[in-house]
Amino acid sequence: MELLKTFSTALSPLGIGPSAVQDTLRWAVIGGTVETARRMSKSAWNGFVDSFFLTAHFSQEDYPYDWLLHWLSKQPAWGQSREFEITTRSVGRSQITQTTTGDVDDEEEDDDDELIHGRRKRKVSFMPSLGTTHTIYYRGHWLRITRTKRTTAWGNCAELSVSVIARNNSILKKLVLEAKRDYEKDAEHRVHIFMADSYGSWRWNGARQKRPMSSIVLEPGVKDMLLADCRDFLTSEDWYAERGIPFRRGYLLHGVPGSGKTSLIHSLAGELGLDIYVVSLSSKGMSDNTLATLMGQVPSRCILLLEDLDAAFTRGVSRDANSTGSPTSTTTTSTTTTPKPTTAVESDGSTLSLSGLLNSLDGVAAAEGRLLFATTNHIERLDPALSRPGRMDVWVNFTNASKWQAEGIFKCFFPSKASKEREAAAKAKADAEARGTSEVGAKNLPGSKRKASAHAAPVLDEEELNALAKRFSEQIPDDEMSVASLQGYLLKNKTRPRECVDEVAEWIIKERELKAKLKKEKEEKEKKEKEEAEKKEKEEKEEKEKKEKEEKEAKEKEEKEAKEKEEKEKAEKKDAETPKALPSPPETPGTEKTEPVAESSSTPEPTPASPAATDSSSESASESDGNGADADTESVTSDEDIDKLVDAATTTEAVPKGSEKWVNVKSTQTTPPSETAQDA
Ligand SMILES: Nc1ncnc2c1ncn2[C@@H]1O[C@H](COP(=O)(O)OP(=O)(O)OP(=O)(O)O)[C@@H](O)[C@H]1O
Repeated sequence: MELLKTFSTALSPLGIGPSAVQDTLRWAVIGGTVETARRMSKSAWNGFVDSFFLTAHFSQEDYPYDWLLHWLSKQPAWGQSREFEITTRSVGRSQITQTTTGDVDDEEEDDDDELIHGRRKRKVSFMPSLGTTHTIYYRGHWLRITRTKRTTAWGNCAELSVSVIARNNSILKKLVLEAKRDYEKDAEHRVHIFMADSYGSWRWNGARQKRPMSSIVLEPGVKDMLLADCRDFLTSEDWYAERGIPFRRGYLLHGVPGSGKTSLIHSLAGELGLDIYVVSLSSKGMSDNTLATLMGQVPSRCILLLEDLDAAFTRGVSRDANSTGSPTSTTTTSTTTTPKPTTAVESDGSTLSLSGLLNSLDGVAAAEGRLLFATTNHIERLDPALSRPGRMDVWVNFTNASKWQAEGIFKCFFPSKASKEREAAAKAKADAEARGTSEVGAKNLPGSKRKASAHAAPVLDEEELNALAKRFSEQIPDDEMSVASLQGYLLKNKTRPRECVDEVAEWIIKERELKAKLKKEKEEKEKKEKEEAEKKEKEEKEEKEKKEKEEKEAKEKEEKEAKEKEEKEKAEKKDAETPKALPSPPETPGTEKTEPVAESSSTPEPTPASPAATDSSSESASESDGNGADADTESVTSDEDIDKLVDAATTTEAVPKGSEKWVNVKSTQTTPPSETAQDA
């Protein structure tokens, strides 16, 4: 109280009375108490939740998240959220999940397929906000569901957490299973595609509408053979196990571009209800290690697709450089190409090698039960080890369109009255099935909201369609146009079936001209590139030769200098070691041979100073010679030289006048100074 009084007195000059201060303090105390109570109750609640609730987390990166979100989208409580975000990205992994509390344009549902300025109208939806918690009653339990977001290395990742008060987790298991069943029922019309990334993970790449097998036009029997083979394989696990054969099957689809290889695989996946896992071997960062990791993660029942198999090995990786890998037969099963014994290219695992690929495909870690499909436009570039039976059991050759295929693709494009009726019956059936499921689920079923085709193609009767298709195919040359190019032409004329047939001959001429032009341009480009490459190569060669020549010259010069230096040193050394001698004079023809000094009485006797004189003469001789090497090899031939040498030899001891120069020289040469001294 005393303190309060003092405080009030201190504030009174500011016009603040004691009662105001008391009020303020009272409110501060009340506020603090309330906040403390709030915090305590919150932590108590969290403690209670932690100890009594079971909580399951579902990450956006994995399937169960989609299942649950799909299930939630059908729960009325989820739709009654009072805090939501408006999004156009409400479509889930399968593109069927409407993770919404409702669609903004529900009332305008009929306009869904309308295009505005060529773009499809975007669907706007409500979705419960992040961080909000919803309570949903499910099978006698209250579920608390919260949507959150967390940041990962790949970016933001949404998460769902479901908490429930229960003794064990069976209620959560039931929930997940129900959500899965529900989801798969609605997703059965789609094929999921997963792409390999360079980090060794599979990334979901979208879900495509199933493509009916009837839309793929291949020579009779090919589709049926493939479908039957795949079905047979998928049901023969025990048969393979009994015989100890790895439960794997490979299909090699090879042939010209645009002939339906990829389309057929997608169609088969839809028909068999399998997902597709695609690996692009030529992609950047693909290595033995990455591939091995990827193969270890492939689920047991799926289609593993290696696209453009040859492209991976244009980088020069091959077990056998001479291999052609040419098939012995086409459009056949179980070919008998035998691989040559080859040596695997060693790899440190940081690049992709053929042996690495082979190990990944049928090594220990490789998945069982998968259907391996590989496509290539250049079968001749494949190594036989890659395409041998056991790895590629079934080979199918795809060619350019035959007349039969042209007729088939024409019929696929233009509807007849009968096919329209069949379509309507199928639609009615799908709608009836959809009504059998929950109301909300029916809305999400593919096809249930589909409208009649917007383009106004005339409906032909069966007879006319057949006649047009026949006329069309007769004008198509066999094995010249790809099916993809025929499809392109038909697409351009999708509302004009009759005109399309009338104009096809003209189109073929144009196509041929275009092809010829492209071919010419390609050839010219290749020629130019070749010339440039040759020129560059020549320049590089010249440059290299020049460099080599310069290096050689420099080396020779160096060697010569070194040799000269060595010889000089040698000569100097020799001069220093050997007793100095003067070269003997040349014997001039007609000149009388001079007698040795020792035998001549007129020659003065050598004095004790002779050694000095000899030394001196040696020095002089060396000096006069210029260099040691020359001194060793050259002989003194002229009188002048001899004079010089004699002068040098007798610097201190004068040669008596009148005596022969030769005498002195001879005496120095023949009689060593020591001997001369002894004699003396
Ligand atoms: N036999 C076919 N039947 C039906 N459509 C086909 C056929 N061949 C090609 N098409 C059509 O042509 C397009 C290209 O086909 P696809 O991609 O399957 O060919 P591809 O052989 O895999 O070509 P690439 O070797 O270049 O990958 C697709 O839109 C497909 O609908």
